[in-house]
Amino acid sequence: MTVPSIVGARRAFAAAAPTAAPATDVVLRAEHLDVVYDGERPLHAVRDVSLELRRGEILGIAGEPGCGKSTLAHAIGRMLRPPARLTRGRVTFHGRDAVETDLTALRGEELRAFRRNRLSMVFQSAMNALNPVTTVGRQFDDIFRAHRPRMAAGERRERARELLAAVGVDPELARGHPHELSGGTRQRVVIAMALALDPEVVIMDEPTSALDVVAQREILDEIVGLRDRFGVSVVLVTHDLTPLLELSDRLAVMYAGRVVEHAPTARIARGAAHPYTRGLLRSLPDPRDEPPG
Ligand SMILES: Nc1ncnc2c1ncn2[C@@H]1O[C@H](COP(=O)(O)OP(=O)(O)OP(=O)(O)O)[C@@H](O)[C@H]1O
Repeated sequence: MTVPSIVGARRAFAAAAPTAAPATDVVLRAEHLDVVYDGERPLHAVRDVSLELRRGEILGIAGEPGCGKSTLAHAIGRMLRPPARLTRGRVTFHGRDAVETDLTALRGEELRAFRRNRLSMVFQSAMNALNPVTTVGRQFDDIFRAHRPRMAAGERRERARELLAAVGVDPELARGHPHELSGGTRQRVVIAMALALDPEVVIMDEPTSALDVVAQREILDEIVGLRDRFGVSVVLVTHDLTPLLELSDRLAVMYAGRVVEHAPTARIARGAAHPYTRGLLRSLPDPRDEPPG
């Protein structure tokens, strides 16, 4: 299978999603989520959050460190681990096949199968997501052998090369081990792996925070292209509002566990409704300013 062209992917996506106009075609809906970290003094990290991710859009989640972005992303992807606990709310997935799934009700193998095939997550540390003792190519091969058992060896190799090329990595690097790659290239490999099984949604939690500023920007720009090519919907969590203002279609701004603003990014950029968002926007450097030094 070849990586579809942007136009091709959009057409395929339009054909595959006949049930609603794109503007209202919600793929993931979170309603009234509450997450508590259990402990001697329980911490209420996410408070009554409702959000929607529309098909083919990039939803940015922004806010200062500790406001609950990561906890929310994990709750949406059903990835919370103790002591974190979803105490209220529901996440519903509306598949391309028009089947609606209540993610909060999935358990065990059903949940694992869902996460393999429909929704994947990318975290900050690429090294944790990669096996250090296995070549990159072998890791792709393992994914396909485990989850696409009908793919022939040649097809698996070709698909891995296509995915690497799609994220801007020289396919020849598939022969190498993760430690031989730069941090930016490793994170690109992780993103390619997250796309390997054609998920409908990818949740990225600070996918570039461990990288230098140039690599961060390059990868964030790449994410827009990937959304277009793969027709995937993306939840992109970052503490840095600047790239989200350019890259995201809609923005959710969090403060102290709550989403205080959730609107199209262009509307927020024109004039935020919430004073906290206005403060965040004012604190951004003005690109017209002279660089320091
Ligand atoms: N394992 C944990 N146990 C207890 N409290 C936690 C745990 N992980 C996070 N928290 C707390 O939950 C709150 C939200 O944290 P979270 O990591 O979701 O915020 P964030 O906005 O993603 O921050 P950052 O940008 O620093 O990653 C914080 O007060 C944090 O201290």
